[in-house]
Amino acid sequence: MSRKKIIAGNWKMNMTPTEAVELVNTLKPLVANDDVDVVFCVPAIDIIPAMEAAKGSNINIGAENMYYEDKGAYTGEISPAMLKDAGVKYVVIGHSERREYFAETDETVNKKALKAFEYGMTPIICCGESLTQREQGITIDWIRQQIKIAFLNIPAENAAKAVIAYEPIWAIGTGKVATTEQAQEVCQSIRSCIAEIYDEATAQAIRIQYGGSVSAGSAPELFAQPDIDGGLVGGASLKPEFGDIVNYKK
Ligand SMILES: O=C[C@H](O)COP(=O)(O)O
Repeated sequence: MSRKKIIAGNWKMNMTPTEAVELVNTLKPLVANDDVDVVFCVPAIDIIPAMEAAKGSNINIGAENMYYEDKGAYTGEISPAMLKDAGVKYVVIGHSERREYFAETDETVNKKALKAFEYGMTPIICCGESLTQREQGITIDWIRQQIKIAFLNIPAENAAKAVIAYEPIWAIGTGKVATTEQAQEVCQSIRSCIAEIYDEATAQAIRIQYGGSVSAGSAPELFAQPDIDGGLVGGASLKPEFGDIVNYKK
């Protein structure tokens, strides 16, 4: 089955609203490629100006996080309804930085993923092992557990539309990209896990990204792997290099 690639930038805590507009305007012509779904996941305050700046282009503006309740006394949080009303279609859930610095767990990831689907948005569900876990030889077990909990109570028709981002924590922002074999091995095991939870059709439909120091140099080989359907890109998504990553085939 051929799946459309999805290449998403995760801006993290970078870019003021003014800078966001400038960056979207700079990248707009560089990321034009209708063969790929292009998503810029931006800080909440940048969503509306970035959306305006991206009008008429192939860029989808996404969010980096959201809360799992509909509304209420949760000072500082962003609700799914707020994102939906702003026109957001993709939301990153459970990035390792959210897990490390903001106490997110597999359970909150599951709650957020369920909520994203309830509001018609596509979650980009992150998973990944630490260097210690890789050295202990428990990478696949760890990732399978993260996936099984993230997808609890999510029906197959929604799971098929989800995006999973495999991001080894040791490869994030370190310049140490996983080898193509390491990335493919884990992405393949994620697809097998989805097949076990659901069925082969769901496993073949779901899109799995690799993330962790993706660059214009590493993208072509990574994205040519049978179970890697694109990337979640941090640092390089803030630069014109992102255009080369999106156009990795040219
Ligand atoms: O969400 C993106 C990842 O954390 C990867 O970041 P990076 O490309 O800067 O390593």
